[in-house]
Amino acid sequence: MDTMIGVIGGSGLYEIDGLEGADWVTIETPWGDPSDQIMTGVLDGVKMAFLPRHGRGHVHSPTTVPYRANIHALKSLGVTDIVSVSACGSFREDMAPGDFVILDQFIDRTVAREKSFFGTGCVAHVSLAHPICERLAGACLTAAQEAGVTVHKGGTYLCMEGPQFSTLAESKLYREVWGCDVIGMTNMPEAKLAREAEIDYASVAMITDYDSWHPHHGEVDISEIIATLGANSENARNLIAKLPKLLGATRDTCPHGCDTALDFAIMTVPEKRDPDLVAKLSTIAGRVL
Ligand SMILES: CSC[C@H]1O[C@H](OP(=O)(O)O)[C@H](O)[C@@H]1O
Ligand SMILES: Nc1ncnc2[nH]cnc12
Repeated sequence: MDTMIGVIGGSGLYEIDGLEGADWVTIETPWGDPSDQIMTGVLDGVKMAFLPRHGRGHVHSPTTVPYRANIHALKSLGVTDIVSVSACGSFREDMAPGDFVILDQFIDRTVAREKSFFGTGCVAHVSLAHPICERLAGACLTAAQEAGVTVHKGGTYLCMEGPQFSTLAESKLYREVWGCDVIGMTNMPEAKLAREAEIDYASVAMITDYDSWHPHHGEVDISEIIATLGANSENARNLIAKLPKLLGATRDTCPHGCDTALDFAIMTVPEKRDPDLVAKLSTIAGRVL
């Protein structure tokens, strides 16, 4: 099968360069419009798609990012592997602003988002014990090392609803009691939806700040984040440029089952399925419906 790498760019990363035949394409989905047009092209012989999560000009808040439309749009283009890039606060002294963390776990504290393509009339339950594709995360780690970035392997991302930053009590809870490593506002439900869409997903956290817990750094503010975003996004671009050679133009089925997640997931018996929902699901779940 052909590889197609989908990059979802977070705060500070609204476009990438160097794609051959670069073209911004408009995709319509049954879940509404994606955050923006998607840039498609080829890098080192590998098909690529780039979507700015908040839209060019940073239009969508973490709550109003159209997560389902975004994942559907990438799936409809043939994306097999999603690399998410996100600005994050750090809960660890040794994960400093400017460092990257290749995530391996999430805690979802969001409360105001649509989190599934499925629902009444077609119920499905996918496994999410390991939300990150190990193979893809490994490629991101190598790409970051090759790009000369200080990178940490593994980390748990607390996804908060936002848009306000955490209170000091929340920051301490997530760090001291829950043992989280980084905090952001967008990787959930993105990772859940990618799993439902059977797309391998990995996430690169670009540290911008120490949230609010650090006794010597005071509370997080947006000017501190923006000051770090420029250098981070340059490093992210360099990381992305290394990925096609590491992943290759063709791929095998994911050995950990990321791209066969729907094999036994659908619970609703065929005769009870809602035909309208089944039609909406054809791009995401047509393989098993
Ligand atoms: C710019 S600070 C808060 C904002 O940045 C992160 O966005 P993303 O994950 O898309 O890089 C964070 O989640 C918030 O949305
Ligand atoms: N401290 C923080 N909390 C939530 N999202 C963030 N994005 C960047 N820094 C953040």
